[in-house]
Amino acid sequence: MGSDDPVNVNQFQQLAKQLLPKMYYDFFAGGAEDEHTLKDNIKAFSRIMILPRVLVDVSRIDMSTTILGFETSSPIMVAPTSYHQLAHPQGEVATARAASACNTIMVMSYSSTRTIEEVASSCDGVRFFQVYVYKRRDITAHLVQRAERNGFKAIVLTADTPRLGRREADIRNRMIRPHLKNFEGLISTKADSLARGSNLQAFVADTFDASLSWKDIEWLRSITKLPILIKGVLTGEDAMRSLEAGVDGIIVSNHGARQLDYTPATISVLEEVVRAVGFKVPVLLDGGVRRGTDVFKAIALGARAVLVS
Ligand SMILES: Cc1cc2nc3c(=O)[nH]c(=O)nc-3n(C[C@H](O)[C@H](O)[C@H](O)COP(=O)(O)O)c2cc1C
Ligand SMILES: CCCCC(=O)C(=O)O
Repeated sequence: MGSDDPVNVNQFQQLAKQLLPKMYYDFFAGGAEDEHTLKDNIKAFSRIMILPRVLVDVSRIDMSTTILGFETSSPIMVAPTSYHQLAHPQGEVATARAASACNTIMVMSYSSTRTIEEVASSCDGVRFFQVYVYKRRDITAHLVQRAERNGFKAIVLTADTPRLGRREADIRNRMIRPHLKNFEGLISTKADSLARGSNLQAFVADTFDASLSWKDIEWLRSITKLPILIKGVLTGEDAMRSLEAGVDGIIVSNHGARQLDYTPATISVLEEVVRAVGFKVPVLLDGGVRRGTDVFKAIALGARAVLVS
């Protein structure tokens, strides 16, 4: 290993900043508005201390666990993130191979740059499919069913994005979204720069169904047999509502602080959600997980696993 090789996730982020065009780096790294929650997701972890017990035999460590009955080598899954080809030509196929090599679960984004079929055929591995609901429900149903046919094992419904968060870096950079091959022939995938603002934001306003509500979990269940997880829960109330709706898992998430700024740091609300759920379904968490100690803290506070972006 050379002395410049990264030894932690933060150093990978610095390398990305050096290598990527500013428009893309800012898209990947940025949050909504003041980016208060973006910082707090990380700070909240740093406020939690660990009290170790000594003289415990740690010569054999087994971090494996099961999530919805699927075995993974550790409680660390890959969070759904859009547009991987903006960072690397192989895009989500490379991510899928990495997740498979680590024997963990990848959640593939609805806004992936490689297709469901390309990812499914690239390697073995347990994969879940994340879903945004479009106004054109037929398109969303088509994608969910393609994922099911291609061996994806669960649906992750992202509940915190009826509209896109106000990401000021993207507005300033006049962010241009990439071409999404999954939607070829289904919607216009041409993406032009706008005279002002983020074309991603304009696209979401045109395409995403802002009327998304609890009853749509039933709709989702009517189009797929796969288990459904809900992503974006931050309160005990919504956790209980999720159970009533019959979900198979809950992901405590504020979308990496990219949606509503001034939501609480995810690790600070985990216990409340876990208490409301009472281990009836697995509770997962993402947001600010950058180190093994963060994973440990989330597990200790009741998460079954974490997702990293
Ligand atoms: C570049 C980027 C793209 C994302 N795209 C999606 C997406 O398509 N669907 C989704 O549900 N969440 C998306 N997220 C949110 C992540 O799944 C996850 O909730 C969040 O990144 C966790 O916080 P962290 O970035 O601090 O790890 C995205 C996050 C990032 C950073
Ligand atoms: C239209 C895709 C939105 C992607 C996303 O969820 C994110 O950038 O956070």
